[in-house]
Amino acid sequence: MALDDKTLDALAEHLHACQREARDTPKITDQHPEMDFDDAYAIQDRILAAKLKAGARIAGYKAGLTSHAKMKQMGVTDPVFGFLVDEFIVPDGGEVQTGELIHPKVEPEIAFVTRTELKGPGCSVANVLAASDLVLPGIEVIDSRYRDFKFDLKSVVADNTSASRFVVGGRAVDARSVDLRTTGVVLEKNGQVVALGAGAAVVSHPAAAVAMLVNHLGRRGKSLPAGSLVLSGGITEAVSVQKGDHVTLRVQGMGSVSVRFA
Ligand SMILES: O=C(O)C/C=C/C(=O)C(=O)O
Repeated sequence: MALDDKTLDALAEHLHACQREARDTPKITDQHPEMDFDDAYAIQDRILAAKLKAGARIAGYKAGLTSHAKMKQMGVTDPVFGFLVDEFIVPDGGEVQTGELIHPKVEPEIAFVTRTELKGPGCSVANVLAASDLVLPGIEVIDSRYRDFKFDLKSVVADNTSASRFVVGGRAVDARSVDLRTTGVVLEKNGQVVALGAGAAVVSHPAAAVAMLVNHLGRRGKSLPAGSLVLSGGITEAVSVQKGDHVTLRVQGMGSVSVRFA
């Protein structure tokens, strides 16, 4: 670790305040270029601890920057991992209060619900599929706290990988009954198709992103608990949204999920 506890506390409080107050900030590595990945995840942990202390409960986990489209869009090279809490949940067909966010974007994702605990290292696609109950469509709303979505990997990890809201719904299916690599997704904004792709865009198989998350947790002495919801990462580039927009995600064989920006 390159940063001391006092600096980690201050950076976590700063990013958490930016999220709560919907205000942006320059990326934190501008002031702390020596920050390493252990520091970045320690800052993310501190934000989660503050939320839990304030009464939040964990709603799941997420992988991000798992597709080449997203890596290219954001100018980064590796996936990142974050947490979801109950304040991020939006019901299927529900509303996001756009004024509570800075510059939201939406991403089409495959969500997993696990049945048994998963532990790394060595977690594989087969392990994830064997441990998963269901997969279903999910729209993640990301909202980087960094000005103009300009960040490096360490900064975005500290910022809980831009997590802000998510909605899952449609028709959940058995994770082993579909080939998630060839599962097509169509993202619509205000009735127009704005992005489309297939599951293999996410590190060749969405379950591989979940395995990467599990192996990441394993390196940190943690596991993925049974019954976890996991967003496996945006299949396409993220699409900007504003107040008044209505977004629908259609996933082959799994129906659709939608959200409105009020
Ligand atoms: O693009 C960002 O702001 C970081 C988060 C990315 C994802 O959540 C993703 O690619 O799915």
